[in-house]
Amino acid sequence: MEAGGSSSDSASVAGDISFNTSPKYKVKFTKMHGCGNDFVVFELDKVRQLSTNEYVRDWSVQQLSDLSKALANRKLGIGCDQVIIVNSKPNNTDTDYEMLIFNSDGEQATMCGNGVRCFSKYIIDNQIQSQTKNTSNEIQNIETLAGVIKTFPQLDHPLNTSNTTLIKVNMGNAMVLNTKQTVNAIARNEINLSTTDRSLYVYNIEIDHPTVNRLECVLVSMGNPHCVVFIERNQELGNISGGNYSGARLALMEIESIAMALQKHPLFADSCNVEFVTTASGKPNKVLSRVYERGSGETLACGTGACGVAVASILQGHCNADSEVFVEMPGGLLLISWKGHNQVFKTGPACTVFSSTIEL
Ligand SMILES: N[C@@H](CCC[C@H](N)C(=O)O)C(=O)O
Repeated sequence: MEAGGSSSDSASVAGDISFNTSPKYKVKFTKMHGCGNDFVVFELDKVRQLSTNEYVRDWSVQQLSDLSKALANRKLGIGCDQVIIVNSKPNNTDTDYEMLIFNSDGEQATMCGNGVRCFSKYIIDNQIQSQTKNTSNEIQNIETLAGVIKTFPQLDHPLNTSNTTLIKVNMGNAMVLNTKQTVNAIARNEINLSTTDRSLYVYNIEIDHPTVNRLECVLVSMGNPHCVVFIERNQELGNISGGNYSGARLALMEIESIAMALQKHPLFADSCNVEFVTTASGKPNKVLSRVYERGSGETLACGTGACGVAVASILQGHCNADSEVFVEMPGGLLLISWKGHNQVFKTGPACTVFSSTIEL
């Protein structure tokens, strides 16, 4: 069936992949999640073409996008926020593995913080041998479109269970957009936290929205773009007081329309992920956040987003760089460490839900 076509006994929502009739591929997959941000994980060289029963060897990005969109469909496929594809034969021979990421809308993403922890666990659990290097389980070098990410599985951690492994990740440098730069000139800037002028990082963004006209935002890239909105700093989002009330207000807020308006702003040529944050958690160095992701909508957590939130919270003086920042999202907690001039480290769980095979 052609893309976009439909008939009474099948539905095509992902390019040339039709549901219910004429499956093309047999995919062995594992359903995983990191703090409730859920993934379908499969190996690039383990998908069979049903017409020949051979493994598919040459994938185009469009084919992977179509397949990912079909797998991610929560009604007709398996359902997930992102599809993570494991390639154990990366072109870059300095790395061990390549991770490909597709959002549920089929768009390829550059980086996924929760996904890379699940990737790391998948490699260990399935004993996937890198074709380029002799790797240990202590450190994995994973190539992404945002650069090489290093993961450090905490295999002996007391919090691990049969399905859950704690993984620490070097997420690389944060890039923070300051108001004196143009978006195109965004650089991997080293920030001296003792002399930083907080206002340098605050963008006043006008949006096309029925009740909210302007938002103060901090723009951070973790290899993908994040727009961080502190709700107490934006009176247009409603009257916010401190303490528990802010957590409840964040939980109840309608974020979709505001996030979508921000995503359409010309500042974000490739859209963005939007994080809404309250700093009034009542606990030191802990913030609460909800995220509306590019290409997937609201998710229970976002790993790169948690890094962006922690960096923005430190830069705005809401958190302290001397110790870890706790970012609590509806699906769980991530621990983020950033010293201003250093790379961002993130620690959190990777969980396996089940493994199976699907034809579609
Ligand atoms: N959930 C992810 C981010 C996935 C990609 C994102 N939606 C984008 O398009 O940049 C995470 O945990 O970081």
